[in-house]
Amino acid sequence: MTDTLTLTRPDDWHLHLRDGDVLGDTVAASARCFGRAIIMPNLVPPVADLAAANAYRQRIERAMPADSAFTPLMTLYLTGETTPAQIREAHKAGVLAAKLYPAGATTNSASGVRDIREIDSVLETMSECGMLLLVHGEVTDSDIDIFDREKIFLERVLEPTRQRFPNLKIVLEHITTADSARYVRESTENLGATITPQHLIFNRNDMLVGGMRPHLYCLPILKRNTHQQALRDAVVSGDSRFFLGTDSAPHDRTKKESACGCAGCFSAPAAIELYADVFEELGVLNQLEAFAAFNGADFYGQPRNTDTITLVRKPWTVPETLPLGSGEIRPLRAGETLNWQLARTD
Ligand SMILES: NC(=O)N[C@@H](CC(=O)O)C(=O)O
Ligand SMILES: [Zn+2]
Ligand SMILES: [Zn+2]
Repeated sequence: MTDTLTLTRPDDWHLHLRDGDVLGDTVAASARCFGRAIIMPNLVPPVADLAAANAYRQRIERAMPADSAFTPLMTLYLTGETTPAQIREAHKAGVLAAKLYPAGATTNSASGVRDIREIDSVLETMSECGMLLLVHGEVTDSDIDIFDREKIFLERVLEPTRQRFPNLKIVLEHITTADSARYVRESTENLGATITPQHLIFNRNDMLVGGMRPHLYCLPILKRNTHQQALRDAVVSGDSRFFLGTDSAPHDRTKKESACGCAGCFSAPAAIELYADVFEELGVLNQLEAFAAFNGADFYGQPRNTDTITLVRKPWTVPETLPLGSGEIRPLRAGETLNWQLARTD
Protein backbone atom coordinates (compact mmCIF):
# COMPACT_ATOMS: atom_id res chain seq x y z
CA MET A 1 0.00 0.00 0.00
CA THR A 2 1.45 3.38 -0.97
CA ASP A 3 1.54 6.01 1.73
CA THR A 4 2.78 8.92 -0.34
CA LEU A 5 1.39 10.18 -3.58
CA THR A 6 3.06 12.86 -5.66
CA LEU A 7 1.00 14.29 -8.50
CA THR A 8 1.37 16.99 -11.09
CA ARG A 9 -0.42 19.96 -9.54
CA PRO A 10 -4.18 19.61 -10.21
CA ASP A 11 -6.61 22.26 -11.50
CA ASP A 12 -10.26 22.80 -10.65
CA TRP A 13 -12.32 23.19 -13.82
CA HIS A 14 -15.50 24.29 -12.02
CA LEU A 15 -15.32 26.57 -9.00
CA HIS A 16 -17.44 29.23 -7.28
CA LEU A 17 -15.43 31.78 -5.30
CA ARG A 18 -18.28 34.30 -4.74
CA ASP A 19 -17.33 37.90 -3.98
CA GLY A 20 -16.82 40.49 -1.25
CA ASP A 21 -15.81 39.55 2.28
CA VAL A 22 -15.74 35.79 1.64
CA LEU A 23 -13.12 35.96 -1.12
CA GLY A 24 -10.18 35.74 1.29
CA ASP A 25 -11.46 32.42 2.62
CA THR A 26 -12.67 30.90 -0.65
CA VAL A 27 -9.55 31.80 -2.62
CA ALA A 28 -7.22 30.49 0.10
CA ALA A 29 -9.11 27.19 0.27
CA SER A 30 -8.59 26.51 -3.46
CA ALA A 31 -5.14 28.10 -3.82
CA ARG A 32 -3.73 25.77 -1.15
CA CYS A 33 -3.83 22.96 -3.71
CA PHE A 34 -4.97 23.89 -7.22
CA GLY A 35 -2.86 25.63 -9.84
CA ARG A 36 -5.72 27.05 -11.86
CA ALA A 37 -9.48 27.15 -11.59
CA ILE A 38 -12.32 27.98 -13.94
CA ILE A 39 -14.19 30.67 -12.03
CA MET A 40 -17.94 30.48 -12.35
CA PRO A 41 -19.57 33.81 -13.27
CA ASN A 42 -22.87 33.47 -11.35
CA LEU A 43 -22.50 36.55 -9.21
CA VAL A 44 -25.36 39.03 -8.80
CA PRO A 45 -25.24 40.87 -11.15
CA PRO A 46 -23.61 38.22 -13.37
CA VAL A 47 -20.12 38.47 -14.86
CA ALA A 48 -21.51 39.04 -18.33
CA ASP A 49 -18.76 40.88 -20.19
CA LEU A 50 -15.01 41.32 -20.36
CA ALA A 51 -14.97 44.42 -18.16
CA ALA A 52 -16.85 42.57 -15.40
CA ALA A 53 -14.56 39.53 -15.75
CA ASN A 54 -11.42 41.67 -15.51
CA ALA A 55 -12.72 43.53 -12.47
CA TYR A 56 -13.68 40.22 -10.80
CA ARG A 57 -10.25 38.76 -11.58
CA GLN A 58 -8.61 41.73 -9.88
CA ARG A 59 -10.74 41.28 -6.76
CA ILE A 60 -9.75 37.59 -6.67
CA GLU A 61 -6.07 38.43 -7.15
CA ARG A 62 -6.18 40.96 -4.33
CA ALA A 63 -7.63 38.26 -2.06
CA MET A 64 -4.89 35.75 -2.92
CA PRO A 65 -2.45 34.54 -0.23
CA ALA A 66 0.91 36.35 -0.60
CA ASP A 67 3.04 33.47 -1.90
CA SER A 68 0.36 31.89 -4.07
CA ALA A 69 0.72 31.08 -7.76
CA PHE A 70 -3.00 30.33 -8.18
CA THR A 71 -4.43 31.45 -11.54
CA PRO A 72 -8.13 32.23 -11.80
CA LEU A 73 -9.45 31.51 -15.31
CA MET A 74 -12.37 33.81 -15.89
CA THR A 75 -15.61 32.96 -17.72
CA LEU A 76 -18.56 34.92 -19.10
CA TYR A 77 -22.18 34.39 -18.05
CA LEU A 78 -24.37 34.07 -21.14
CA THR A 79 -27.62 36.04 -21.12
CA GLY A 80 -30.25 36.75 -23.77
CA GLU A 81 -28.36 40.02 -24.36
CA THR A 82 -24.86 38.61 -24.93
CA THR A 83 -23.53 39.65 -28.35
CA PRO A 84 -21.06 38.00 -30.75
CA ALA A 85 -18.90 41.14 -30.41
CA GLN A 86 -18.67 40.61 -26.63
CA ILE A 87 -17.57 37.03 -27.22
CA ARG A 88 -14.88 38.07 -29.70
CA GLU A 89 -13.60 40.78 -27.38
CA ALA A 90 -13.41 38.37 -24.45
CA HIS A 91 -11.80 35.64 -26.54
CA LYS A 92 -9.10 38.05 -27.74
CA ALA A 93 -8.38 38.97 -24.13
CA GLY A 94 -7.87 35.29 -23.24
CA VAL A 95 -11.24 34.33 -21.75
CA LEU A 96 -11.46 30.59 -22.40
CA ALA A 97 -15.13 29.86 -21.86
CA ALA A 98 -18.68 31.11 -21.42
CA LYS A 99 -21.34 29.54 -19.25
CA LEU A 100 -24.89 28.63 -20.08
CA TYR A 101 -27.29 28.77 -17.14
CA PRO A 102 -30.81 27.88 -18.21
CA ALA A 103 -32.83 30.62 -16.48
CA GLY A 104 -34.06 29.37 -13.12
CA ALA A 105 -32.03 26.13 -13.13
CA THR A 106 -29.72 26.83 -10.20
CA THR A 107 -28.23 29.38 -7.80
CA ASN A 108 -28.07 32.88 -9.35
CA SER A 109 -29.36 31.76 -12.73
CA ALA A 110 -32.20 34.30 -12.97
CA SER A 111 -30.28 36.27 -15.64
CA GLY A 112 -29.63 33.12 -17.64
CA VAL A 113 -30.90 32.01 -21.03
CA ARG A 114 -34.60 31.19 -21.51
CA ASP A 115 -34.27 29.37 -24.84
CA ILE A 116 -30.88 28.33 -26.15
CA ARG A 117 -31.88 29.22 -29.72
CA GLU A 118 -31.90 32.86 -28.64
CA ILE A 119 -28.11 32.71 -28.43
CA ASP A 120 -27.38 30.81 -31.64
CA SER A 121 -25.37 33.72 -33.09
CA VAL A 122 -23.26 33.76 -29.91
CA LEU A 123 -22.71 29.99 -30.07
CA GLU A 124 -21.74 30.32 -33.74
CA THR A 125 -19.09 32.89 -32.78
CA MET A 126 -17.82 30.73 -29.92
CA SER A 127 -17.57 27.79 -32.26
CA GLU A 128 -15.61 29.87 -34.80
CA CYS A 129 -13.16 31.35 -32.34
CA GLY A 130 -12.76 28.22 -30.22
CA MET A 131 -14.28 29.45 -26.98
CA LEU A 132 -15.66 26.62 -24.85
CA LEU A 133 -19.32 26.41 -23.85
CA LEU A 134 -19.83 25.30 -20.26
CA VAL A 135 -23.33 24.13 -19.44
CA HIS A 136 -25.45 23.63 -16.38
CA GLY A 137 -27.37 20.80 -18.03
CA GLU A 138 -30.88 20.83 -16.62
CA VAL A 139 -34.19 21.84 -18.15
CA THR A 140 -36.40 24.02 -15.97
CA ASP A 141 -39.91 23.15 -17.15
CA SER A 142 -42.17 22.98 -14.12
CA ASP A 143 -43.70 19.71 -15.29
CA ILE A 144 -40.32 17.93 -15.38
CA ASP A 145 -39.41 16.19 -12.15
CA ILE A 146 -36.22 17.51 -10.55
CA PHE A 147 -34.60 14.05 -10.76
CA ASP A 148 -35.21 13.92 -14.55
CA ARG A 149 -34.07 17.41 -15.48
CA GLU A 150 -30.53 16.46 -16.53
CA LYS A 151 -31.63 13.50 -18.67
CA ILE A 152 -34.26 15.58 -20.48
CA PHE A 153 -31.68 18.34 -21.06
CA LEU A 154 -29.54 15.90 -23.03
CA GLU A 155 -32.42 15.09 -25.36
CA ARG A 156 -34.09 18.46 -25.73
CA VAL A 157 -31.16 20.89 -25.54
CA LEU A 158 -27.69 19.37 -25.68
CA GLU A 159 -28.09 16.94 -28.58
CA PRO A 160 -29.83 19.47 -30.89
CA THR A 161 -27.25 22.13 -29.98
CA ARG A 162 -24.38 19.77 -30.76
CA GLN A 163 -25.98 18.97 -34.09
CA ARG A 164 -26.27 22.68 -34.95
CA PHE A 165 -22.69 23.38 -33.79
CA PRO A 166 -20.63 20.21 -34.24
CA ASN A 167 -17.35 22.10 -33.81
CA LEU A 168 -18.35 23.82 -30.57
CA LYS A 169 -16.39 22.47 -27.62
CA ILE A 170 -18.74 21.81 -24.72
CA VAL A 171 -18.25 20.84 -21.09
CA LEU A 172 -21.29 19.25 -19.49
CA GLU A 173 -20.71 20.42 -15.94
CA HIS A 174 -21.16 18.41 -12.76
CA ILE A 175 -22.77 15.33 -14.36
CA THR A 176 -25.01 13.30 -12.07
CA THR A 177 -26.58 10.54 -14.15
CA ALA A 178 -25.78 7.32 -15.97
CA ASP A 179 -27.41 8.96 -18.99
CA SER A 180 -24.87 11.79 -19.04
CA ALA A 181 -21.91 9.50 -18.46
CA ARG A 182 -23.02 7.30 -21.35
CA TYR A 183 -23.80 10.30 -23.57
CA VAL A 184 -20.30 11.71 -23.08
CA ARG A 185 -18.61 8.36 -23.63
CA GLU A 186 -20.52 7.82 -26.85
CA SER A 187 -19.99 11.34 -28.19
CA THR A 188 -17.20 12.97 -30.14
CA GLU A 189 -14.06 14.41 -28.63
CA ASN A 190 -15.69 17.88 -28.51
CA LEU A 191 -17.70 16.96 -25.44
CA GLY A 192 -16.23 16.66 -21.95
CA ALA A 193 -17.67 16.54 -18.45
CA THR A 194 -16.69 17.53 -14.96
CA ILE A 195 -17.47 15.27 -12.01
CA THR A 196 -17.78 16.61 -8.44
CA PRO A 197 -16.68 14.82 -5.28
CA GLN A 198 -20.21 14.83 -3.85
CA HIS A 199 -21.69 13.02 -6.84
CA LEU A 200 -19.00 10.31 -6.57
CA ILE A 201 -19.29 9.91 -2.80
CA PHE A 202 -23.03 10.23 -2.19
CA ASN A 203 -26.41 9.32 -3.60
CA ARG A 204 -29.85 10.60 -2.65
CA ASN A 205 -30.24 8.14 0.21
CA ASP A 206 -27.30 9.84 1.92
CA MET A 207 -29.20 13.10 1.69
CA LEU A 208 -32.70 11.88 2.57
CA VAL A 209 -32.68 8.67 4.65
CA GLY A 210 -32.75 9.03 8.44
CA GLY A 211 -33.14 12.80 8.26
CA MET A 212 -32.77 15.49 5.63
CA ARG A 213 -29.20 16.73 5.24
CA PRO A 214 -29.26 20.21 3.74
CA HIS A 215 -25.50 20.34 3.34
CA LEU A 216 -25.75 17.60 0.70
CA TYR A 217 -28.30 19.56 -1.28
CA CYS A 218 -26.75 20.74 -4.52
CA LEU A 219 -27.82 21.01 -8.12
CA PRO A 220 -28.11 18.93 -10.14
CA ILE A 221 -29.53 17.06 -7.15
CA LEU A 222 -27.95 13.78 -5.97
CA LYS A 223 -29.52 10.88 -7.82
CA ARG A 224 -30.18 7.21 -7.01
CA ASN A 225 -27.28 4.86 -6.29
CA THR A 226 -27.23 3.37 -9.81
CA HIS A 227 -26.40 6.81 -11.20
CA GLN A 228 -23.70 7.33 -8.58
CA GLN A 229 -22.26 3.97 -9.64
CA ALA A 230 -22.25 5.04 -13.30
CA LEU A 231 -20.21 8.13 -12.41
CA ARG A 232 -17.78 5.96 -10.47
CA ASP A 233 -17.54 3.65 -13.50
CA ALA A 234 -16.87 6.68 -15.72
CA VAL A 235 -13.94 7.64 -13.52
CA VAL A 236 -12.64 4.07 -13.46
CA SER A 237 -12.89 3.90 -17.28
CA GLY A 238 -10.06 6.44 -17.44
CA ASP A 239 -11.79 8.14 -20.39
CA SER A 240 -9.92 11.41 -20.76
CA ARG A 241 -13.08 13.44 -21.32
CA PHE A 242 -13.98 13.17 -17.64
CA PHE A 243 -12.11 15.55 -15.40
CA LEU A 244 -12.01 17.26 -12.04
CA GLY A 245 -14.43 20.10 -11.37
CA THR A 246 -15.36 20.40 -7.71
CA ASP A 247 -18.33 22.74 -8.10
CA SER A 248 -17.29 23.92 -4.65
CA ALA A 249 -20.17 26.34 -4.05
CA PRO A 250 -20.06 28.02 -0.65
CA HIS A 251 -23.23 29.20 1.09
CA ASP A 252 -23.24 30.50 4.64
CA ARG A 253 -24.46 27.91 7.13
CA THR A 254 -27.60 29.94 7.88
CA LYS A 255 -28.49 29.91 4.18
CA LYS A 256 -28.21 26.10 4.04
CA GLU A 257 -29.97 25.39 7.35
CA SER A 258 -33.09 27.26 6.42
CA ALA A 259 -36.75 26.86 5.50
CA CYS A 260 -35.66 27.25 1.87
CA GLY A 261 -32.03 26.18 1.76
CA CYS A 262 -29.55 27.15 -0.95
CA ALA A 263 -28.07 24.57 -3.34
CA GLY A 264 -24.32 23.98 -3.23
CA CYS A 265 -21.62 22.03 -1.34
CA PHE A 266 -18.40 23.64 -0.13
CA SER A 267 -15.69 21.09 -0.90
CA ALA A 268 -12.63 23.27 -1.51
CA PRO A 269 -11.05 22.86 1.95
CA ALA A 270 -10.64 19.11 1.32
CA ALA A 271 -11.12 18.85 -2.44
CA ILE A 272 -8.16 16.79 -3.59
CA GLU A 273 -8.32 14.67 -0.44
CA LEU A 274 -12.01 13.85 -1.08
CA TYR A 275 -11.19 12.69 -4.60
CA ALA A 276 -8.12 10.73 -3.41
CA ASP A 277 -10.26 8.77 -0.94
CA VAL A 278 -12.79 7.87 -3.66
CA PHE A 279 -10.14 6.94 -6.18
CA GLU A 280 -8.50 4.68 -3.64
CA GLU A 281 -11.83 3.07 -2.78
CA LEU A 282 -12.32 2.43 -6.52
CA GLY A 283 -8.84 0.94 -6.80
CA VAL A 284 -7.66 3.59 -9.27
CA LEU A 285 -5.48 5.89 -7.20
CA ASN A 286 -2.99 5.64 -10.08
CA GLN A 287 -5.56 7.42 -12.30
CA LEU A 288 -6.04 10.39 -9.99
CA GLU A 289 -3.27 12.40 -11.64
CA ALA A 290 -4.78 12.16 -15.14
CA PHE A 291 -8.28 13.04 -13.86
CA ALA A 292 -7.08 15.91 -11.69
CA ALA A 293 -4.15 17.35 -13.59
CA PHE A 294 -4.09 16.20 -17.23
CA ASN A 295 -7.56 15.62 -18.71
CA GLY A 296 -8.99 19.07 -18.00
CA ALA A 297 -5.93 20.97 -19.19
CA ASP A 298 -5.82 18.87 -22.35
CA PHE A 299 -9.52 19.38 -23.05
CA TYR A 300 -9.17 23.14 -22.60
CA GLY A 301 -6.06 23.17 -24.78
CA GLN A 302 -3.96 24.57 -21.93
CA PRO A 303 -0.50 23.40 -20.88
CA ARG A 304 -0.34 20.89 -18.04
CA ASN A 305 1.13 22.21 -14.79
CA THR A 306 4.77 21.40 -14.26
CA ASP A 307 4.98 21.57 -10.46
CA THR A 308 3.65 18.92 -8.08
CA ILE A 309 1.70 18.31 -4.90
CA THR A 310 2.23 15.50 -2.44
CA LEU A 311 -0.48 13.69 -0.51
CA VAL A 312 0.23 11.42 2.42
CA ARG A 313 -1.89 8.72 3.99
CA LYS A 314 -2.53 10.35 7.35
CA PRO A 315 -6.12 10.31 8.58
CA TRP A 316 -7.56 13.69 9.60
CA THR A 317 -10.98 15.05 10.42
CA VAL A 318 -12.68 17.67 8.29
CA PRO A 319 -13.65 20.58 10.60
CA GLU A 320 -17.33 20.85 11.59
CA THR A 321 -17.38 24.48 10.54
CA LEU A 322 -14.99 27.00 9.04
CA PRO A 323 -15.04 30.79 8.95
CA LEU A 324 -16.48 32.26 5.76
CA GLY A 325 -16.13 36.03 5.71
CA SER A 326 -18.12 37.29 8.68
CA GLY A 327 -20.12 34.07 8.84
CA GLU A 328 -19.38 30.37 8.95
CA ILE A 329 -19.77 27.38 6.70
CA ARG A 330 -20.05 23.62 6.99
CA PRO A 331 -17.72 21.97 4.48
CA LEU A 332 -18.47 18.73 2.62
CA ARG A 333 -17.91 15.68 4.89
CA ALA A 334 -17.62 17.93 7.95
CA GLY A 335 -16.71 15.96 11.06
CA GLU A 336 -15.73 12.90 9.01
CA THR A 337 -12.32 11.30 8.72
CA LEU A 338 -10.44 11.31 5.42
CA ASN A 339 -7.44 9.07 4.80
CA TRP A 340 -5.39 11.27 2.52
CA GLN A 341 -3.95 14.62 3.44
CA LEU A 342 -2.19 17.29 1.41
CA ALA A 343 1.36 17.38 2.75
CA ARG A 344 3.12 19.85 0.53
CA THR A 345 3.26 21.64 -2.78
CA ASP A 346 6.52 21.99 -4.68
N1 LIG B 1 -24.17 23.45 -7.77
C1 LIG B 1 -24.94 24.11 -6.93
O1 LIG B 1 -25.77 23.51 -6.27
N2 LIG B 1 -24.84 25.46 -6.78
C2 LIG B 1 -24.01 26.37 -7.52
C3 LIG B 1 -24.53 26.65 -8.90
C4 LIG B 1 -24.29 25.54 -9.88
O2 LIG B 1 -23.15 25.15 -10.14
O3 LIG B 1 -25.27 25.02 -10.44
C5 LIG B 1 -23.91 27.67 -6.72
O4 LIG B 1 -23.50 28.69 -7.31
O5 LIG B 1 -24.25 27.69 -5.54
ZN1 LIG C 1 -24.52 24.26 -12.18
ZN1 LIG D 1 -21.29 25.19 -10.06
